Amino acid sequence: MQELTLEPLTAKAFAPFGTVLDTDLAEKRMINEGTTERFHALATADTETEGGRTILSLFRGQPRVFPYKITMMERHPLGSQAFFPVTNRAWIAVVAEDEDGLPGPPRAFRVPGNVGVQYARNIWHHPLIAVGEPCNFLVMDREGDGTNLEEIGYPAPYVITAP
Ligand SMILES: NC(=O)N[C@@H](O)C(=O)O
Ligand code: NI
Repeated sequence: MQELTLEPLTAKAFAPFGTVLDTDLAEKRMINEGTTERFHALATADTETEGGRTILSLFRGQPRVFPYKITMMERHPLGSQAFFPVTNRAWIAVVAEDEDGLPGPPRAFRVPGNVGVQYARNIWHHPLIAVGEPCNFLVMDREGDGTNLEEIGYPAPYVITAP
């Protein structure tokens, strides 16, 4: 079993997999007569393949138990999927490059509790990994016809020893 090292999340490191949703990186607009900061367009949803539409949901993730084994990955061929934490708790995003239709070795990123990510359409990722306590996330992804979930198991598990 190969141990995964938690990498710090940067927009550059995550670029092959999607977008980092970070207010510090966003265009900030003062609106509502200066009473509100608008962190504009953190991400653009990609959900219209095969007539899909964008929805916003709330996920309440139960904390994973560590050491945590990464035994599978999934991807959504028809749409992107964005997670933004509502509970200000650091969490973990695990992604992988595609290798001839299968997930390559995973990369695990430590995500601050006030930062989100959007997995681009058809990007291998692990389902939500909440840490420490039940955590709420706003999730923007696709609703529509067609098969938008592909899951593949790894021949041998990887492990994240500690968050
Ligand atoms: N199943 C579901 O809606 N969630 C997963 O896609 C996930 O990435 O957590
Ligand atoms: Ni997913």
